[in-house]
Amino acid sequence: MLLNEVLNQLPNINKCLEKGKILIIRIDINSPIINGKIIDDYRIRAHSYTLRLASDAGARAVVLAHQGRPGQDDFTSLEVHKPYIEKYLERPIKFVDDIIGPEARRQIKELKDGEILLLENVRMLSEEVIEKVPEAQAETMLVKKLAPLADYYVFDGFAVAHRSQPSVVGFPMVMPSCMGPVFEKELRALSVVFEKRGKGVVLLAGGAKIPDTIKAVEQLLKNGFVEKVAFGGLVGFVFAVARYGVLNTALKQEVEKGGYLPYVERARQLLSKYGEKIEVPVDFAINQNGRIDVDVFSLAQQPLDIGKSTTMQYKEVIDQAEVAIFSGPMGYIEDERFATGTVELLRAAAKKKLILGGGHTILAAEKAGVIDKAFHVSTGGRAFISTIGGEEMPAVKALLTSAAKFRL
Ligand SMILES: Nc1ncnc2c1ncn2[C@@H]1O[C@H](COP(=O)(O)OP(=O)(O)O)[C@@H](O)[C@H]1O
Ligand SMILES: O=C(OP(=O)(O)O)[C@H](O)COP(=O)(O)O
Repeated sequence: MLLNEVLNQLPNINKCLEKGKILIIRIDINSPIINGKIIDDYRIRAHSYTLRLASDAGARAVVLAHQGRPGQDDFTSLEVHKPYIEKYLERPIKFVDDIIGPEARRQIKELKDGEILLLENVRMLSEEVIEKVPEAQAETMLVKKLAPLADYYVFDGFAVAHRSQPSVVGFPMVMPSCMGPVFEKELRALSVVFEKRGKGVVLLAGGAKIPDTIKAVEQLLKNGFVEKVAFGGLVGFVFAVARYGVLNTALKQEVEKGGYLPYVERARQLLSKYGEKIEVPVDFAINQNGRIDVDVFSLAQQPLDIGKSTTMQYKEVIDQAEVAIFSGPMGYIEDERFATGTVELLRAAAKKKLILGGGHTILAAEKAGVIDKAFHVSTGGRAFISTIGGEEMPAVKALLTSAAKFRL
């Protein structure tokens, strides 16, 4: 279904904003975190607007969100996010270190009009990270315990719309649901990109989420929605191994370390099918008492950025384009020395119609000073490129089912 049609069929937040009603609002405030500290709060700022709408209408908001993935360094409590939300809302909110237990449920029942209750990181529930069809997610403890306490479900977490997880697709099956303003704005921006049908569109694909990125790129190339893809970041390692063979042990080790060797074969297939449309790094930067650049065949340690020659090559690709989509940084942007490739390419892309998305990509764009020059800053990274690629988002599908079932 076309995005415009989707937008026409889904109720927007105004249908759910009623004084005294309890709303479960799923947002995505997953943010770059170092040593427990949030280093970019763009997503929190964006979703604070949604929470303000609910609070101003006198609704009682129960907020569901995640941070990181279990086992990763940035998997933290959402207590860290609370002061940021309060800063943007200019009012206090409540936080409970519980999700579905008696304390969380007691606090939900005691909410007063206009109050906002942030629940603990929903991925602390093991069932949340298992993807299943919406009907199965409606049977999870999360949905069974919380849905009976609320009147409406609001889905606003565009960045997590590509996950068929309980907090995303479970609630719409059992209660009237609507889309939040961040999600709606993203869908509107996506329909503009769709109109280009790939003409003059290049994608700069980096970052650490290899499976999601490869899956999205497969779709984008298959459906002709991009003319070129230039790879960097960890996904760039996979494509470099695929293009140049496995002679280079440092690169192969990096890919192996993350368990991504099976993706080398998928990268090879893409290269053999769409070789002329795919750009792969020819050099990388490493840390040897500072940044030095080495060509791909001389690499003997972990690469931390794309090298200067690659950056030049990718700039030429951007120069030929009309629209540049940036998803995932080219290197280890948390260290200034290795943010160069990403920053330079973002600046080149900002001369075009730049669309960027993803928590770390937004952070890099802020470093590069191009946030205000972008045509669209998406709160979502892979969710954005997957949708452009033509994939139907599980969140969209679940909301459509809900709209047909509950007719708000
Ligand atoms: N060459 C590299 N070495 C180490 N880390 C890298 C490299 N390239 C990218 N990264 C890391 O990838 C992470 C961002 O990836 P990802 O979460 O996919 O991006 P986004 O949040 O923009 O979607 C950052 O922490 C960044 O440091
Ligand atoms: O940051 C996110 O996605 P992104 O890195 O593609 O922008 C979302 O919060 C989804 O997180 P996930 O990829 O751990 O499911």
